[in-house]
Amino acid sequence: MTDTNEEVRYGLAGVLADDTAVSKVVPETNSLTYRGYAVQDLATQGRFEETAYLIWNGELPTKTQLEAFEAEERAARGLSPALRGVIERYSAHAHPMDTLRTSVSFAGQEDAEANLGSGMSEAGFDAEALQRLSLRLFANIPEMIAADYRHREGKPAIAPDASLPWSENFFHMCFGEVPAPQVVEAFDVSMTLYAEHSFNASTFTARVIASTTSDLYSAVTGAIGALKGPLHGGANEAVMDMLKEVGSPDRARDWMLTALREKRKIMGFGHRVYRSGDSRVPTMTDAFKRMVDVTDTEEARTYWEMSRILDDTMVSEKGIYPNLDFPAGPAYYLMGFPIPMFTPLFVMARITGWTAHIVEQLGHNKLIRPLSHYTGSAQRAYVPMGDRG
Ligand SMILES: CC(=O)SCCNC(=O)CCNC(=O)[C@H](O)C(C)(C)COP(=O)(O)OP(=O)(O)OC[C@H]1O[C@@H](n2cnc3c(N)ncnc32)[C@H](O)[C@@H]1OP(=O)(O)O
Ligand SMILES: O=C([O-])CC(=O)C(=O)O
Repeated sequence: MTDTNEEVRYGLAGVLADDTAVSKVVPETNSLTYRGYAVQDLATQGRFEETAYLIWNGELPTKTQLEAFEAEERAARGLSPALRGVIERYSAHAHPMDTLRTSVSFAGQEDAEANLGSGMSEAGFDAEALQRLSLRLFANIPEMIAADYRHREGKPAIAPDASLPWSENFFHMCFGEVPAPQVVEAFDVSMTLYAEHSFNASTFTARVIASTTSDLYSAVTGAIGALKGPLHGGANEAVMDMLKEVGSPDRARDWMLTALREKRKIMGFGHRVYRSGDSRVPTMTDAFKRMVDVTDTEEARTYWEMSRILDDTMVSEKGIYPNLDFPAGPAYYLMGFPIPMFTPLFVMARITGWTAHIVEQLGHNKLIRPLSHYTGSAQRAYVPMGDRG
């Protein structure tokens, strides 16, 4: 049967598509765990590198394991001269998610091991090879984003610094300096919170591509395309655009009431799985508040106050709660990143979750191919060209 008359679950809402041991979202208790650990504990008590190790290996690293992992990540940094040249030729009007998608795809065709671990290689599934590819992307996506940012700014790229940890190195490659520890810490918190979220649209995209036993770079390139949309990762940019449109705290409540009356989608609110609040929001809101305090400007306080009023109004009027993108957008703005760069920052973190899911998918693969409910014309006779009116 290619088509079915069974009930269609639009958007696959509520459909259980596969098993996973990577993370667990429990909407009833607003909880999220990575490999069994509460995301709030990981975000506030450890560095993002520990979370990356955990997501990929299933266990928290010992001190020695973490040191070895960090050394491997630092050794894997550095784009090829060819890719650096490609980034310098990107068009100035391209969205940074489009250029990042291209950079990842370009890196894939350069990587001699790109097809290892997939159905394209004779050896077939190879978790270790997939892990090497994942680490390469984790180590190099930050430079792809930073070099593209500097190119847009008309500034020369800054090479990675192997003496710096992952987040610090990213700031260094973007701005030529490492900001105050509180800023790096808030960024690191956002990375852990963004790292993984079960079968969200971009992860599911990666799994669909992997399920054909295609290669890891193809799956990640597709996932970047899925994350870009404002209903998913692109919402963190849209939230900041919204705050700018609102303009001031005294306009915030009326702005929201008008937008709701006009049936506008309010960016940074709502979630397919969480119905009474996103588990990650309180931790990210604290990080946003710390950014407001560190920045200590009138503008920063304005964004904070507006966000409080928009949140209260949306919850009281519609009972719809903010999602992670709501506090993350303005926090990134206060860190000095331009708005179109926010979703690429999400990619920097989510590369860990995506690749863990690709390995999991390929490890017990079943081609993902659902059915559809056909609503087109009934079968009819072919009409030769000369007989068509
Ligand atoms: C990291 C992430 O990817 S988190 C998600 C980021 N995306 C956003 O912030 C974009 C804004 N939010 C949305 O568009 C949605 O809430 C989604 C796409 C996230 C979830 O969508 P769904 O699960 O399909 O919920 P759906 O769109 O059916 O919403 C149910 C009801 O709530 C309303 N609703 C949900 N979210 C919003 C919103 N942000 N603004 C206004 N109304 C909303 C819908 O209009 C709908 O109302 P109706 O029943 O009267 O038609
Ligand atoms: O789970 C989802 O649908 C979206 C989300 O919050 C994420 O990917 O972090």
